[in-house]
Amino acid sequence: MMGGTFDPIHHGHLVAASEVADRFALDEVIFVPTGQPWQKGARHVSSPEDRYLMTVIATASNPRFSVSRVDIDRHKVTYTVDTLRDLRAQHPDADLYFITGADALESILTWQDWEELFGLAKFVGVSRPGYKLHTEHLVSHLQQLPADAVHLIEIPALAISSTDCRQRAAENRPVWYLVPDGVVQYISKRNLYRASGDARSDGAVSISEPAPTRQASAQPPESTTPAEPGEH
Ligand SMILES: Nc1ncnc2c1ncn2[C@@H]1O[C@H](COP(=O)(O)OP(=O)(O)OP(=O)(O)O)[C@@H](O)[C@H]1O
Ligand SMILES: O=C(O)c1ccc[n+]([C@@H]2O[C@H](COP(=O)([O-])O)[C@@H](O)[C@H]2O)c1
Repeated sequence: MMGGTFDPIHHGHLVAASEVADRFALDEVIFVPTGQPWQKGARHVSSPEDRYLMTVIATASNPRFSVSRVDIDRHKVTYTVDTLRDLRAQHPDADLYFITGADALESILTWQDWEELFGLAKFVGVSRPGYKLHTEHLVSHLQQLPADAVHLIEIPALAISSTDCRQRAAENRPVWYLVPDGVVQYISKRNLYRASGDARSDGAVSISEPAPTRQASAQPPESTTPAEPGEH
């Protein structure tokens, strides 16, 4: 499984999931959008339903990818220990792997009940541009765990972050090819990441990101061809 805020989901997430599925011969990767992430600082997070739908859109074409609502439907602050317990209950016979990027892995020792996590699933930490996979602090802690509790693997480097995608959408710069086409269209349709957006009627609150300079930039729904990169 791969947990994330996915605001929005991007190709860095999808490549990480695909690579880990291949390396560990996983039958399935379940993407689990967070309900209420507690370590995302004070920034605005889009509504769980928007993040869930973008995750569904991004993963729909892959028969081995699916999306779980366990964290969203819990209606509480999201802790991975709860995610793993819920998924363990739903898949009692499965070997669970939790996929996480190097940045999230760096902070894993601050997660709720972190000592319990490694008994509930194996963890796979993937490389991410700008973050060290083997920090001294982490490695010294991980050494105390069973040998196969955490695997650290290098994956193709994609310097994409949701933060940059949001910033781009807010400034009417392109997110084409950083996120799947359907997600580009969804961001535009729902007017996400824009201070003056109308997508705020669902519990999401105001944002502290730059105000938009122009209107949304995706192709109209009837178009089948994404615009050229230079246009958006
Ligand atoms: N480009 C990437 N390469 C590898 N792993 C990634 C990449 N982007 C995100 N991840 C990992 O995916 C998981 C979910 O990430 P998240 O939804 O927070 O995306 P993000 O791009 O880090 O978001 P934000 O910029 O809003 O903090 C985390 O474990 C994170 O480390
Ligand atoms: O369990 C925790 O305390 C905890 C704290 C921070 C992040 N996580 C999980 O780490 C995953 C990536 O989180 P994020 O916030 O980087 O998108 C996601 O599944 C979160 O639920 C979990």
